[in-house]
Amino acid sequence: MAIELNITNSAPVFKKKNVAKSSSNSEDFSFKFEKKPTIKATAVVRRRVIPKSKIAQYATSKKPSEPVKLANVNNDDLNLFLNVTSEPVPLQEKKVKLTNRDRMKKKWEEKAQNGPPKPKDRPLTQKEITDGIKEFTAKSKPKVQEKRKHKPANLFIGTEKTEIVGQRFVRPIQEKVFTGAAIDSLDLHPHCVKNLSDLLSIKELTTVQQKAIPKALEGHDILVRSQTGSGKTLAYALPIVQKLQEIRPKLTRDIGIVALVIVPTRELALQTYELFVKLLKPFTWVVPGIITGGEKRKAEKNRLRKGINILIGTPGRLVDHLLHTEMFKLHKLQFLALDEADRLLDMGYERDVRQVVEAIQEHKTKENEEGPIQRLLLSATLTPGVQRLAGLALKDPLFIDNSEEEPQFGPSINDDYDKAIDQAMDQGNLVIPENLKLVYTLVPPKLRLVSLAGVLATEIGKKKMRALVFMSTIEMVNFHHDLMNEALTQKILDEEDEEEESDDESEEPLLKGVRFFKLHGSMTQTERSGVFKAFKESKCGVLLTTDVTGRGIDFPELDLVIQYSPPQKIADFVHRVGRTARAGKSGKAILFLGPSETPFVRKLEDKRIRITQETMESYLNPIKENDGEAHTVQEACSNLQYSFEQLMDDDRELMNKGKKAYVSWLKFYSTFPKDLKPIFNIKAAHMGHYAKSFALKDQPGNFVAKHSEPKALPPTNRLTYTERDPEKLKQQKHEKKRRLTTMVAPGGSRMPKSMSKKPLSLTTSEFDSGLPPLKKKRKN
Ligand SMILES: Nc1ncnc2c1ncn2[C@@H]1O[C@H](COP(=O)(O)OP(=O)(O)OP(=O)(O)O)[C@@H](O)[C@H]1O
Repeated sequence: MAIELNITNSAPVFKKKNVAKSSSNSEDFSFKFEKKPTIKATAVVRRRVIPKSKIAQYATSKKPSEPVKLANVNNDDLNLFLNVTSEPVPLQEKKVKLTNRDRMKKKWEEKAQNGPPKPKDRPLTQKEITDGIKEFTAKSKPKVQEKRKHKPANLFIGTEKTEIVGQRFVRPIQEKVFTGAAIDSLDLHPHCVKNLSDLLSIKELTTVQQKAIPKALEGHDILVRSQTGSGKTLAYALPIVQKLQEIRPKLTRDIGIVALVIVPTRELALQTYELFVKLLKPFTWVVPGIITGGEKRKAEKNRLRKGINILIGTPGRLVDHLLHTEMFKLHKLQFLALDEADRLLDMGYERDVRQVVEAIQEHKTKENEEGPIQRLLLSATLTPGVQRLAGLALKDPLFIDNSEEEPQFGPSINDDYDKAIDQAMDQGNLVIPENLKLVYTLVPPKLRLVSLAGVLATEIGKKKMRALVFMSTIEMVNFHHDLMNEALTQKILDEEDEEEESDDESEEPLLKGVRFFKLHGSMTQTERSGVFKAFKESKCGVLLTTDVTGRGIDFPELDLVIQYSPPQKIADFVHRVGRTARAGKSGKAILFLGPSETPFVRKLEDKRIRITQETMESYLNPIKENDGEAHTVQEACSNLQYSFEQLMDDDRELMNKGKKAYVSWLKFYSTFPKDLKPIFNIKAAHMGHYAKSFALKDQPGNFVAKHSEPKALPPTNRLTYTERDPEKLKQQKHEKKRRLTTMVAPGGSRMPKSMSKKPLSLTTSEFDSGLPPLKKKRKN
């Protein structure tokens, strides 16, 4: 924030000796004017507007001739006052003698400029203060047009023309969400049925629940594949709850863990834990618990010591406790559920899951526990990895596929497991919910940023709804969050401001009333949980996020998903769009593609995903409507782009964030897997045009090297490539080293080095165990 005080007919004389420091965060200083000055204040507000209370405090200057005293001013505000644009008058100028004629002339000039002189020696009236504040506040929110120093260049010059691509005939794979069967048609405890109805308003079974729950209650191991939002969580949680509450004598805490649920992310773990808490309401003697990292090891140990019967956790932290927590025993385990199985693999957890599975058997053998373990594995997409994981974790499983492709596949629930899996894999079952409208829009790189603003304004600006925007890197999320918050929304500084409605239409921000949130793996667990909750509760919000929320997360009533960065795998596309249109509800998902990336649409169609085109132009109208001066949409978009760039010019921090985001995007864009590389081809991308989409005017060559530190890591096919901040990397390296020295192979020997190496595509900072590294033991 800076305020420029333009003093036109007088100049301040600073009294240096009066400048005194009163305390560390408040300073007093004084200056006086030779005569009554005319001060024009222009505020350039970046981070916040000065609270009105503070302005009122400044405005209590009594007499123009008296030194203006600024008490209790913090450093920011002091800087602001020192930003006086006029030069102090050299002291000797004071001695220049004025003739009477000069004096008279000056007096008349002053009178003409300032109107009749105000009576001397009187404090400002309340009205004068209020008027002053009004004028000051109005100037502190300059209109975009006022800020423009010259006419912005036409953003559309040099952009490729977007074409209408046309659509291929696609017959999507269908999956019915609901069957019409009532919950009480299952063999569940009546309290459980009532609880589902009372707490979750669930009365009817989804198809996957109807197929899977009876088989799970019979005790089978099952592999379930069913579309996003079809209720897979209850498909494994209900049988577990039902069976555990049946145990007699009743379960107690000291029995320890009888059911273990492994999920890939902390958010999903928390969501699953909350569901179990609700399901166990009538069965209070069964205790659920969660360990996910992001919390101190000691607190988790204490919880484990107290006793947990159903434990939900992320693999990294589970393995950590397996290795270092004595009371983490799995010999009483009866159920093992692996949710979002393919994501577990994507994130490099195969080795961790394998370790847990092997440890269960070891613990049982050691304690002479014979009881069987029932394993349940669930995923919305079936990949070779899932098949591998199923082979590792399941015994004689049933494959439950929810699609309606039975004539080609054989029965959905089958005994000929391998054949059915192979068929399903050949078909590449990627199912999109029936009520989900999929669209893509072709946007030239230069226009990406304004188009994102346009899409948000079109889709949620006027309605009250919530949207999720997927970006490829943490840096992109951070930058866009700050930029959009600053440029497109109403800055809410204090409660008064929130209540006050601007009477000047042209000052309305493009996304008035919309709140921006961000969520990624470099945020602390407390921040993540806070944002997660606040976004879920918000009425009109946009959550900018990485793939950390791409799978399993259930945002109730989410209306829109925008993929601003393309997914690096088609399965990820399916999971991302599946955050909306859940449990039979409707939703929309928009994919941003560059004109040269159009072949990706064909890739989706090859997988029987039907997606239609919407032109970029159809999203840009609100930008023109919001711009009081532009005559055309192109002009309005150019103005908006210009205002983004101005904001960057005025705010160095934001500029740096933009450059970092651009560099992170470069890394992401150069790491697409082989099959998609020809489509998302870094060599064909126009670097300068992409830089524009980060509101950068500079040539990328001028800043890429500087912002590429630390040195880029070797390319991987991971989705969240730059989710590696140097600090966390260091910690991970440390952690890995420690693990390797403590890891012991089943036979008792040290694990061979080659075995303990993780593939490059694995382990990202946001998905680690979250634990601080163990302290090294001192050598004696
Ligand atoms: N029988 C039901 N009736 C109504 N709503 C249900 C039913 N079962 C589950 N739901 C709701 O549907 C939503 C999605 O459920 P869930 O998260 O289990 O889906 P999922 O299949 O695991 O999705 P994903 O693959 O994305 O993880 C949740 O809000 C859940 O409460």
